[in-house]
Amino acid sequence: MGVTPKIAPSMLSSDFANLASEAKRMLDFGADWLHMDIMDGYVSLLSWTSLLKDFASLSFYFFSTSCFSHFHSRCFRFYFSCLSIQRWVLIVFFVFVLLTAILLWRHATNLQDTVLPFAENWQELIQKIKSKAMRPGVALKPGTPIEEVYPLVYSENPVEMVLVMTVEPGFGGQKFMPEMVDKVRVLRKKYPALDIEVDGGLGPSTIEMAASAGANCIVAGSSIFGAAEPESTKSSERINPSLPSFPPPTGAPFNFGFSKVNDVVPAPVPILAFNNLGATSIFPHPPLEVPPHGFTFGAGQT
Ligand SMILES: O=C(CO)[C@H](O)[C@H](O)COP(=O)(O)O
Repeated sequence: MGVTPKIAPSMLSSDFANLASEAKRMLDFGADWLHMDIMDGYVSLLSWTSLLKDFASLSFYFFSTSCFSHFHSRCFRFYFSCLSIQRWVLIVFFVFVLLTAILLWRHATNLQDTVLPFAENWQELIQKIKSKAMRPGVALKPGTPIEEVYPLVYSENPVEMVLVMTVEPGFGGQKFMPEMVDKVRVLRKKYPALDIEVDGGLGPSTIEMAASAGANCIVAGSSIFGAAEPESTKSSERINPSLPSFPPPTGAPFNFGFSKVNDVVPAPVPILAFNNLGATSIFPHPPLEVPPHGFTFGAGQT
């Protein structure tokens, strides 16, 4: 079955020092959504976030996303890879008021006892997400059988999207797991109208495989952000893998006044050679007008 997938660049692979301009660049390129991972290091593979656990997710990545709040909120999808997502629902709601986000959480069968509390009250959780004008979804880790998601899709209060992880969650740049495509195929056959997303290792050589199996949402990190000229993310231009290229970004990207190595238009403030004797301060200031004083160094007797 041919589907035209939506593309969601994974901001995990973006330049964190320029999150706002990276997000704008992707939206300008025609991205349908922006994919935001919030990881607590329990559900995902051990990665740098696991070292700082919840605090890293909360303090760094999550709040840095507040710089996106001037974009249209409908483009955001938050992807929680955390044990307890209940507590995040309200936070997302208040940080992005009137947001139409999709909340996804990863289904972690390998954590047994610790995950059980939230696995048991998933209906309540779906209700809570919907009551905050957001759309709930669920993600399957590679080791989770597809059958486990059926009760969540076929229920009175169903999830609205299933994300099939095509790598072990944790970090970008991993190799696509082709065996996960079967999950997509089975799911699409069973639920023709369901939003089915794939995430991990997606790029020009793998998108077609996932899309032809029935995935209609593609998350891609390194293949988009790592490209010299990110490929088109416009749905209408994405029917087959021979994707047209975008022109390079025009104009100066947002920055704090400093050029980046590949900037087409240099930023107004040149990068200074700080290790040169003659280097001046990066903070321009008028010459100090301090009259000369005489100083006596050392302790004197009084
Ligand atoms: O969920 C993720 C990591 O857990 C990322 O969104 C995903 O890996 C995308 O990165 P890439 O396209 O580079 O594989």
